[in-house]
Amino acid sequence: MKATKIRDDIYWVGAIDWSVRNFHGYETGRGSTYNAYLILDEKITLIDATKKTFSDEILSRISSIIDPAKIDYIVCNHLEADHSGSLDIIAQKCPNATIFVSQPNGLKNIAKFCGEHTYQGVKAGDSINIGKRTLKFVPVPMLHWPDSMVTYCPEEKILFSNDGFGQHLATNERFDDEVDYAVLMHEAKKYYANILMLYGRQAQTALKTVSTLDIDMILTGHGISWRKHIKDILDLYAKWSNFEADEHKAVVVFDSMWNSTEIMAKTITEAFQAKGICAKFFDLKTNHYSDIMTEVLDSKYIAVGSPTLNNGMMQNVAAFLCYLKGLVPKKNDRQALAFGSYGWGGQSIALVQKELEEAGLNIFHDMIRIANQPTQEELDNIYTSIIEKL
Ligand SMILES: Cc1cc2nc3c(=O)[nH]c(=O)nc-3n(C[C@H](O)[C@H](O)[C@H](O)COP(=O)(O)O)c2cc1C
Repeated sequence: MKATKIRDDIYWVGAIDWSVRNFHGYETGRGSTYNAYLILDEKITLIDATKKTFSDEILSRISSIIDPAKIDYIVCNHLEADHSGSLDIIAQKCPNATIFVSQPNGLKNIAKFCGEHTYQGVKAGDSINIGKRTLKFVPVPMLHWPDSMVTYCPEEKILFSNDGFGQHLATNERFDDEVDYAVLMHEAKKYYANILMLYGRQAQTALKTVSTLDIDMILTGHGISWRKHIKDILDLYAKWSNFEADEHKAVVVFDSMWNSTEIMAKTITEAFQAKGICAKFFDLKTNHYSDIMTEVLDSKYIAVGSPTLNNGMMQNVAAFLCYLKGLVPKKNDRQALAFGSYGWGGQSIALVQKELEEAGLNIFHDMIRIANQPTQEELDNIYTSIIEKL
């Protein structure tokens, strides 16, 4: 397999995972890539690696340019299996290479990935000279692990951003001006929503540092890299990390056994629409929660419905709320509503509301509970009552 030239003496040597559809619960409908970069300078440097199952692919791309044994330095921006899984196999090919990781968190864990090897911990402000180029290390803790850092090369004006600004998108193209802009931006948003949403404060700190750098290219750890739309993605990260909501967007999420909760969901959606709020309708039987989170990211309103099943809520709704609670920043101005149908006890609706409150969302309307199939009069009441509250 061949390397892709990025610039003179800088190559993409990563791997394309066309078939991956699940990334720790995040549904990756368009696959992904694990991006790694090789810089040919006085010190031959590899930046990041791939999942272990792609060890052959990265080694073969490196070998299309140089003998891997010639690698002097390896920069490991983040110790997660998708970027570092192949490190031990690569390190065996270049036993004299020094591996640079963040200090203290990268250094603490690197041996678990690579065993015995030469490691050097780096902190904020540290840099290494690799010949004509310098590599400066910028820690970005909790974006999205404690060890995460990015690496900046001032001579090339390149930021190696690892998980920041990435997307799960498998393509043979490497840059933002080579792919469909709408697809790219959708996947960038989905990635931010599902991986970084809860770390908005840390993202804002990182963005402040990044804004001081002169950048021509952002070479990401996943998917497409940025050279044309850098300002667009930086502006969007600024907005997303501030957890800014669009007052004209809502999501209505539910599961339903016999359609009663579904009919309520449709009525609630229509009430939003009547107030000029674009409401997206998500049946959890047919929509993955990682897609729903993409819409939650910038929606002011979220309505969640579940019928009562065995004294509780439906299992899909519980899974969604668990995911939502983990990702949504605890302090936020989002407005929420719980609803659902029941047969006798009707416990599910209060349980949904409790989860929404624990997620830090504000309840803008009393929970809506309907026994059995809703009548037209009950649906009309729901419609009118929601409109009054919006
Ligand atoms: C397997 C099963 C278990 C149920 N358990 C409860 C329950 O514990 N408490 C309750 O109030 N209703 C229970 N129900 C009744 C449903 O909540 C009720 O039929 C409701 O209207 C279904 O709403 P849906 O049409 O949105 O699925 C149960 C229904 C089924 C099929």
